[in-house]
Amino acid sequence: MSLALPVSFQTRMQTQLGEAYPAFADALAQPSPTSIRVNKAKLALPTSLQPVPWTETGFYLSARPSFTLDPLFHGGAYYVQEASSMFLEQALRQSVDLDQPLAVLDLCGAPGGKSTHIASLLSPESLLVANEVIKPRANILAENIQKWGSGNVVVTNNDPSHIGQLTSFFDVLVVDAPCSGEGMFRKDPDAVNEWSEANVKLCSERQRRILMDVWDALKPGGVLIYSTCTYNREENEENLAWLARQQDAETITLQLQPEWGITETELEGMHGYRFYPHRTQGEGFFLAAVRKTDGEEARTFKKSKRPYLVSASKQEKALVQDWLKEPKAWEFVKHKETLRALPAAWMLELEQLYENLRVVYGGIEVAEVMKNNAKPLPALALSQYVSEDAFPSAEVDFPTALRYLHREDIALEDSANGWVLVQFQGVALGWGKKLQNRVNNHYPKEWRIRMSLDEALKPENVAALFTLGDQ
Ligand SMILES: C[S@@+](CC[C@H](N)C(=O)[O-])C[C@H]1O[C@@H](n2cnc3c(N)ncnc32)[C@H](O)[C@@H]1O
Repeated sequence: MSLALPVSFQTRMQTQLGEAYPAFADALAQPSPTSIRVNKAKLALPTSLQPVPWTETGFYLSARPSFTLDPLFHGGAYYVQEASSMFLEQALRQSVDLDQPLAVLDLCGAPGGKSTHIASLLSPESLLVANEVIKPRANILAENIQKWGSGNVVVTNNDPSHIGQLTSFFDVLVVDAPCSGEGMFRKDPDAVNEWSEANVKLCSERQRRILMDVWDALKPGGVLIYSTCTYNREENEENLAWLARQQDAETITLQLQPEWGITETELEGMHGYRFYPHRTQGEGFFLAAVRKTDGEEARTFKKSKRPYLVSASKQEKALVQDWLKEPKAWEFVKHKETLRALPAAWMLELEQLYENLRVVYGGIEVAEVMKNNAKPLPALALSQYVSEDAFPSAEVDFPTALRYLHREDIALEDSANGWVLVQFQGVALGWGKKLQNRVNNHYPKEWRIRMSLDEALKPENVAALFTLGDQ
């Protein structure tokens, strides 16, 4: 495949790369590598796949399978993510103490690659706010967060300027900024058509605005991780140098292994890390870790006299609290009929978030409660905290798992009547409710597999389908 690259993009890259330009252009004509990141809380790491070297849980696949037809993908056992962007793990590991309870914001979060990665790296005592400004994209982010199953994440749908009003709230800000997408050219040829000099300028200005809007939300001493998937200097080094001229900021130098092939760059004392496809097995990417060296001290939050979050009653709590592992770690709150578990240690901060931001999803949606009757919700089934003692589970085979995810009727012969956790290879997919002669399929309509399964499930085709569990 050869890409028709805009002439002025070629000229820019020739100037930037010099002798290395032909190797770069050749790499763009190669297929994009496929990689995944495993959810260690749900699945053992595969032993037969080539690891992505800068992360513990990333792996390359030799071909791109149909992920839609792998039940483990729907169960949140892994996320399909571009390899270079997993370098975020190094930036976090090397710039903050991940064993401490941290408040982290992922500002440009959808569809959720970095948010799910951050959620896996943080300690369970931490809080992640995964934000996305575009509403339909915020809903996709919320779906991916629910499937990943961490309980300490809140998904919001706000403009960066709203979040900036939470002065000195966060220990870490991740800004994976909207950009001109040069690094995605071979993965997404549409990005080539959208590229122009004018768009590079527009993106750079927007990134500066985003950084300014959200800067106040970072505590002094806190870390901003800034990344883009583009090569030009305007959106990368020049923005960092500009930031350091506006604010008290310095970059953190990250340790690299030479064999990773990552290029360190520097402008006005600010360091950044570049990924080029002719040097690394991944797409174009840029990242820098910036420390805020001064600013307003963090606020302490007081308990509100009229809290926005309403605690569930004792009776309501009693219905569901055994459904979660570590019930004491959670505060149960109720809004309309939905009962959710929020991390108890963060209730004062969560009160602020719910009062001031548009929260799309938070904690674990445990149950719908009506008249002393609790119905478990899909997010509980997919949560890493669902108590295996509270519900019977039924392991289903590959075709049955796909039929369940397609929202077809399935049979669960050996299960007793009542709520059953439907599992594939030990990974929960959702709820079934066993009645005398049938099983009601409670997989959410909006998450179901939409494509027809007829062809895929023909006996001669099924064996060739991919599931990560076999790797
Ligand atoms: C590079 S993508 C984020 C990808 C995501 N971090 C991941 O790893 O899956 C940038 C995101 O920024 C959002 N965005 C667009 N304009 C924005 C703005 N003005 N402020 C904040 N975010 C914006 C886009 O909707 C998009 O979801």
